[in-house]
Amino acid sequence: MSKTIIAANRLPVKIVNDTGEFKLHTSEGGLATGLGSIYKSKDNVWIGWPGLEVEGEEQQQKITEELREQNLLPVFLDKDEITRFYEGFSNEVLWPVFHYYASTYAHYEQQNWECYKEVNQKFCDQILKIAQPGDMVWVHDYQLLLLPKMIRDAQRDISIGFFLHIPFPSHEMFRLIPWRKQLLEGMLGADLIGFHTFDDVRHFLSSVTRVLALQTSANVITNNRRVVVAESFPMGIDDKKYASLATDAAVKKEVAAICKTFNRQKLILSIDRLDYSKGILQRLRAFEQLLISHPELLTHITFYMIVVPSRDQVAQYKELRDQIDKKVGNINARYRTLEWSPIQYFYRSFPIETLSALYSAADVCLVTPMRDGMNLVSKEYVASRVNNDGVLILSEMAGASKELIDAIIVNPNNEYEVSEAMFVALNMPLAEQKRRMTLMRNNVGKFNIGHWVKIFKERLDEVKQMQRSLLTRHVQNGTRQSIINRYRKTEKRLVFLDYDGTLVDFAPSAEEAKPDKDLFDLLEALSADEKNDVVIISGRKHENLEKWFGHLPINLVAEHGAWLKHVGKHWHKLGGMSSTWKTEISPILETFVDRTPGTFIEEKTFSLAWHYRQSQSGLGEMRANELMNTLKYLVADKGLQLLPGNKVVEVKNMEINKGKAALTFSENEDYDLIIAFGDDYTDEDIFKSLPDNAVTIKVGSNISAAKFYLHNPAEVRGLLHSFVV
Ligand SMILES: O=P(O)(O)OC[C@H]1O[C@H](O[C@H]2O[C@H](CO)[C@@H](O)[C@H](O)[C@H]2O)[C@H](O)[C@@H](O)[C@@H]1O
Ligand SMILES: O=c1ccn([C@@H]2O[C@H](COP(=O)(O)OP(=O)(O)O)[C@@H](O)[C@H]2O)c(=O)[nH]1
Ligand SMILES: [Mg+2]
Repeated sequence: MSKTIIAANRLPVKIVNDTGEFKLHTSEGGLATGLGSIYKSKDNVWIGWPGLEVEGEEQQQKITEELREQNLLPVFLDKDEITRFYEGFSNEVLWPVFHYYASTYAHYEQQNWECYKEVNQKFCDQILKIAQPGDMVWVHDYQLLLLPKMIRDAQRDISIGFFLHIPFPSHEMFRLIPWRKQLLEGMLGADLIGFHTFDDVRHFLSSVTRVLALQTSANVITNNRRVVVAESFPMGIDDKKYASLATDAAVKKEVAAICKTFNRQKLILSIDRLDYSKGILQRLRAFEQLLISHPELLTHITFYMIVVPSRDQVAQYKELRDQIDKKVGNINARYRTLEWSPIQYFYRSFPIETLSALYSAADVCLVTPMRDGMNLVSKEYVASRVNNDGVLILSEMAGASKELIDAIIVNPNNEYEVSEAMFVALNMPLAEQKRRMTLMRNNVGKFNIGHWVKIFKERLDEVKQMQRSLLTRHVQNGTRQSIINRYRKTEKRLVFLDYDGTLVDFAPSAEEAKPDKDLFDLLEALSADEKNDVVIISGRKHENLEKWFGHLPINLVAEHGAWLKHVGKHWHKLGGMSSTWKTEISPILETFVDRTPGTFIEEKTFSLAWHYRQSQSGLGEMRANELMNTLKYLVADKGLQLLPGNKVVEVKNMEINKGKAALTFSENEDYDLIIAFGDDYTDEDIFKSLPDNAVTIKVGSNISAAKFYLHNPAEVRGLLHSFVV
């Protein structure tokens, strides 16, 4: 029976030291609720730090036993680990860099990095004690970025999912970290890597291609021959819990008390952990601006601000707390009256019932982080508004702003804009409030925490299936031997060989990717066997193929089928092809060359190819898409087609493709074995044109119509060599 292991820095319970005695408190956190249905059932386990230092083996043993009953397994951290792993590296490198505060708050210390590795290893050791083949491990968040690879290296058949709860920054930020490579490699140990937003996915993919120079195709990364998928899964909340709390009798009583205290004043609410990423000071300034711009609001509104203590051992957090205290004091001192204070400020946490009462009582919820992975408070406010009224002001830097598009979206750096948003919110007509809130409630209801867990797990299963199918289709051991046996038993064979990416690796320029002695020997041996008809079928120019292979008894197909040369005969080109269109298409391609350094046009008899292998990473792909969009309609009118290849976009006549060319060989004779190798999009036409019993082999890991896979040209040559020994 397979099980699920959840690994997160913290356990879903808090241990508190009650004058020497340790007590367990259940956590109300969103993650704990969402994953509750998983870790509490069967043999499943949640592994994490219990949240405080527990000294002495006896005491640790006692706590471990108590936690075991709740399917929890603790990883104990000592003082030094708390300082270096948790505070020093997680919260003084990863947190600031990932929230775009690298230059202000990041401290890169080698010793802290060493400790980060050690603690990730500690988590790994605990997991390996209990993980069995077939199990799933779901790793959470930035404290455990190295863990997926550590588990992977143990080489057990385990599905590994990873989810990052904070933003993934732009490559320009991420690359500042001295240990950036190891961090990415750590994450890539997972099979599925989840983020809150599509922007996070984009940033991650861009770091993967730039820092590690790995190949990606859309959101699929090929890492050490294993495919890894990166995708966005916006995390939701337990919306029903907040809706039902809002109608709970005790909560309603609290709401009534709050309303009575504040009389007929309008209430603006904000709730955050103490953190510089939350924009608390900027928000206070925006609130002050509101009082300056709209003095008529004095005594008619209250800003109810809850700040929950957090990371108070980290110096920057202590400093921030002092600054907030001071700013609140200043504003209150300046504007208060005998009966009224503009800000009610609380530096502590509250039970969920009180939070719910505040969500219900607040006319406006003000969520203005400078950066936030998601921000659950905004969703909790929406879920609590069972009457569909109330206004949410939401920072565009919060992940939630990608979903809650009917909030008043603000740039938190623009304090004037935020203050005006408050004014608009306080005066918003009820009908408009309801229109917006209904739409947001639909979203929060559909994409709730249960949905999040479900789709992440489903997607991880799909990725595993995809990997298995690639693995079982990879030509090795049994498959390899049966292909070789079939080859040996057959008398009349047709062998199609694509050239670039199949027989030779890609090189910066077409001239450099030339055949070597090993390849010539191989082709000579293959074509010397009279049972074989060998065809090199390429997108290259015929002059090029002639120069390299003209002397061999091999059939040659150039320009994807526009030119053919049968053994012992001359080259001939397909009839009825026009190339007059080139005069119109060429200037368009030229503009792309002018705008994109490192790109060039290759002219062939019946086609034009725009190459971008040597352009800046990412820019070439972007321009290629742009080029295809530009030419889309034009080529259709002219009977042309667009062929996206490996770092190349080619424009050619519609009638030409490698599949048609392949048919002219395969149809003519009665072959008892047809075998074809190809790596590119253009080779798919060959695979599709061949009869069912043909052996078709794709080089690489992209989706293909071929039956089998090989990783690279070296493996292709290896198989061909074993045919001719
Ligand atoms: O059909 P193929 O034999 O695979 O040829 C496809 C194209 O190959 C050449 O371009 C590619 O290989 C170059 C050398 O490694 C590389 O620099 C370029 O980026 C690749 O796209 C050739 O220049 C094209 O004409 C062929 O269509
Ligand atoms: O006194 C409090 C105030 C807030 N919260 C919860 O803390 C979470 C904060 O999550 P969010 O995503 O908004 O910010 P984060 O702290 O994860 O950066 C929310 O679920 C709040 O309900 C809490 O448990 N007690
Ligand atoms: Mg190729």
